[in-house]
Amino acid sequence: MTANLNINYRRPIPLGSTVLLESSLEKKEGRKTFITCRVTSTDGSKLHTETSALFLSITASHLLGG
Ligand SMILES: CCCCCCCC(=O)SCCNC(=O)CCNC(=O)[C@H](O)C(C)(C)COP(=O)(O)OP(=O)(O)OC[C@H]1O[C@@H](n2cnc3c(N)ncnc32)[C@H](O)[C@@H]1OP(=O)(O)O
Repeated sequence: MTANLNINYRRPIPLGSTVLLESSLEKKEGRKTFITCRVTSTDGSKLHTETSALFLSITASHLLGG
C-alpha cells in the first residue's frame, strides 16, 4: 500500500515520445519498502521525472477496514 509518494516533474514529456523508466528498490525495512523511479529520454540525457515512494505491506483485513 502506498504510504508516501513524492514526484518532481522536471521537464515535460513531449506527446508521442518514447521514454526510459528506471525503478530501483532502495531498501526494505520490515514492512516498509522504499522505491525510487526516474523517467528520462531514451538516451538518458534529459530527466523528465524523479520519484520516491514508500510502500507498506498490509494484510487483507486492512483493505476491508480492519
Ligand atoms: C494517476 C494515478 C496516480 C496514482 C497514485 C497512487 C495511488 C495509490 O497508491 S492509492 C493508495 C493510497 N494509499 C492509501 O490510501 C493508504 C492510506 N494509508 C493507510 O492505509 C495507512 O496509513 C498505511 C497502511 C499506509 C500505514 O498504516 P499502518 O499499517 O498502520 O502503519 P503505521 O503503523 O502507521 O506505520 C508503520 C511504519 O511506517 C511508517 N509510515 C507510515 N506512513 C508513513 C508515511 N506516510 N511516511 C513515512 N513513514 C510512514 C511509520 O512511521 C512506521 O515506521 P516504523 O515502523 O519505523 O515506526
